[in-house]
Amino acid sequence: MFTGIVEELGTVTALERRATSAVLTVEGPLVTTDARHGDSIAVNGVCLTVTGAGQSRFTVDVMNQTLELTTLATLAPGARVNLERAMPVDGRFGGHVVQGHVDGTATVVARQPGSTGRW
Ligand SMILES: Cc1nc2c(=O)[nH]c(=O)nc-2n(C[C@H](O)[C@H](O)[C@H](O)CO)c1C
Repeated sequence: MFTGIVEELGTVTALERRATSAVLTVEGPLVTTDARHGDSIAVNGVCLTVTGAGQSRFTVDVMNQTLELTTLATLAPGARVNLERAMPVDGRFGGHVVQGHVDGTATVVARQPGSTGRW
């Protein structure tokens, strides 16, 4: 479970395609400080399971269904991604309840600068 509050901007270091999945490696110094195999990290809002972590990087296996329902397949080395660790049970609910189970993708049709910068 996540809150939707991004903790840091990570950098994709590799996306290796396999027959029915892909192995994604991301550099994220903050989210890897306590990351272990089996932990959940949201990458661009997509809940993924850490398969390995160390030296400020973590790796996840991205299944075909996830590749089809999200924009993760478009990532390339150097791409910046939003990262968030799963919410700790004793953590403050600063955002919303976010599962990280993405339903699908949409296309941005317009983007205008806001006048106040508030939300
Ligand atoms: C916990 C978790 N881990 C993974 C994972 O390691 N690899 C993967 O491909 N998918 C995982 N998922 C499911 C995805 O979050 C889900 O497929 C996408 O959000 C699209 O609905 C989940 C929920």
